[in-house]
Amino acid sequence: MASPSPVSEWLTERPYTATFIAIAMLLLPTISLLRSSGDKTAVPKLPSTIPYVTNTYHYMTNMKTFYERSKAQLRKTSKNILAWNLTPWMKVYLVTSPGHIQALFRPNPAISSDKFFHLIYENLWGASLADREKFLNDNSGRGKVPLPGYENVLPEQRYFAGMHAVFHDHLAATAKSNMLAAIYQRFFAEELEGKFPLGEGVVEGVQQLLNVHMATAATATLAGKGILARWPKLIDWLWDFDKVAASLVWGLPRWMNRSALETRDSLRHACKQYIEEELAKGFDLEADHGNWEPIMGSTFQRETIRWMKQGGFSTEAMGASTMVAMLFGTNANSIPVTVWCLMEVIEDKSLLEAVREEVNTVLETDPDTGARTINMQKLLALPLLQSIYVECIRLHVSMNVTREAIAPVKLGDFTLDKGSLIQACTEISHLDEEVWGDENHPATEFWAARHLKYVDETDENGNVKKVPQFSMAGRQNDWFPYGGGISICPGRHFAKQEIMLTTAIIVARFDLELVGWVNKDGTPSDRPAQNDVKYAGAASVPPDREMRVRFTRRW
Ligand code: HEM
Repeated sequence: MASPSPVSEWLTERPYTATFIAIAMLLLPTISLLRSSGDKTAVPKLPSTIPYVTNTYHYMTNMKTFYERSKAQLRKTSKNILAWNLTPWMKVYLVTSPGHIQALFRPNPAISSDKFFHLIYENLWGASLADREKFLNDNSGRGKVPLPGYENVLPEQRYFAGMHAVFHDHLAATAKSNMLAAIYQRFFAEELEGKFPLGEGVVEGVQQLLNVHMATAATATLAGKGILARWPKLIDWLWDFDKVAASLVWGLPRWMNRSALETRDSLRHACKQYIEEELAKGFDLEADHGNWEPIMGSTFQRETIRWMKQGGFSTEAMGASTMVAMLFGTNANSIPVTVWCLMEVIEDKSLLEAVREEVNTVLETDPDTGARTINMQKLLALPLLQSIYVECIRLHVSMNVTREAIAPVKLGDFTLDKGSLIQACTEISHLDEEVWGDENHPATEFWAARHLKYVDETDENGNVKKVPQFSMAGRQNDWFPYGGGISICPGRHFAKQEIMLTTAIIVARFDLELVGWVNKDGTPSDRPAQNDVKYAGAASVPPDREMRVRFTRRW
């Protein structure tokens, strides 16, 4: 999920509200003093010029500044933890060391990921109260065995566990993810063949290309081709939603965020209408449709909808929470990372050649048709491409993985208050110089070989040579772009396959010539792309510049 924040523009246009906020700013220090006098926590605090205002304002409008200030305070206190208040009633702990972060992901009845789900389900996906109540009333956890104290909850009312089982069995499971990747490979090839005539150079932006064609192939893979035919502008609507999504997370009232909510609601309406129409036409969710069919797409989508129908959810929830969440979750996260992988590879000619050489070793030709495809299992084991994938995710996923302390939580020397939020922030851990830095390659820099080590290999003639091996030894716990524990992203395997496949297919099938960098309005840029800071904290961060490339399809 990703989007720029509209709050500062919004305040300038609304002088009365701005005045109200100014008065609140004057009053809140007094409340703060009253509250802090009773606060015995030893956790260092993130200072706030205006208590309860400055940090919240930065968090909601300028996450980059919030991170910079947090990093400076973490360095000063050397405690790997900070406390601050999102509202006078809501404390947030920001935790950094691998020990703290892994403790968040271990099973612990005092820690829950439900609150963040409720927040997103209501505000981002716009689910109705009747649909939300099913989850709100279920505190029995996502595991097969209910959490202590909830052993008597009826199996059909264990909504979190039911959802988790569908996600696990039909998306996260290796066989299902491999199947999705194979379908995606076919559809993405169709997209490229439709767009690029063989042997003819076509100049196109990398981001533009993937935003249209990777999104179309991934959407068709997961949700079927029917919805793309029914709503030919669906992909544009998804990207419109991407621009406003982060401003929706905290649930500002409609009068404060009208146009963002309208953008969300049109997308929800389109998905809901499609599902209603297809069910009314008689689509049988109980029938065996195989791994993929055009109307409802993958077993992942069909089984999720079937589970919701059995559980009494509305068709709006099926459209809103299943299709929108799934299509947005996959496209808005996997595509920006793939764009970065391609930009890095295309910009460096020797890297491009090295990746092409590597990818050529995993191409397979069908003896009957002559069609060339990529062997997925071999592709996933390529050391250089894996290193590039990890490096692009490390640098371009910016996400606060969030948990709630439903009882006091012991974390190292600290006890975190019941009712607080606990966040692990990728942008702090993934850029830690002590973990990722190299004397010639600081952690902030893209370095394709950062996750390679060279080992001796003896060939059949007994000659020993150094070969690269992918390695994250000692660093796995500092890399958590997909979250962790039982609510870890179930789409992580498919995301990795999509990202590596797309990069590999373009490198293998095209001659790629960098034409130049341009601004969003198409004018020449005097520098290459950087992270678009407006998307900091919103998961995958797209580049703020476009790379124009001459693509010449070779096969
Ligand atoms: C680079 C790509 C992606 C990134 C960085 C990403 C990241 C995340 C993160 C951080 C979470 C929360 C995990 C937690 O709380 O511990 C999450 C949840 C989720 N993701 Fe992803 N994701 C990606 C791709 C995908 C794809 C491709 C899909 C589906 C096809 C997907 C589906 C989901 C779902 C359904 C959840 C909610 C799981 C639950 O609540 O149990 N994600 N993702």
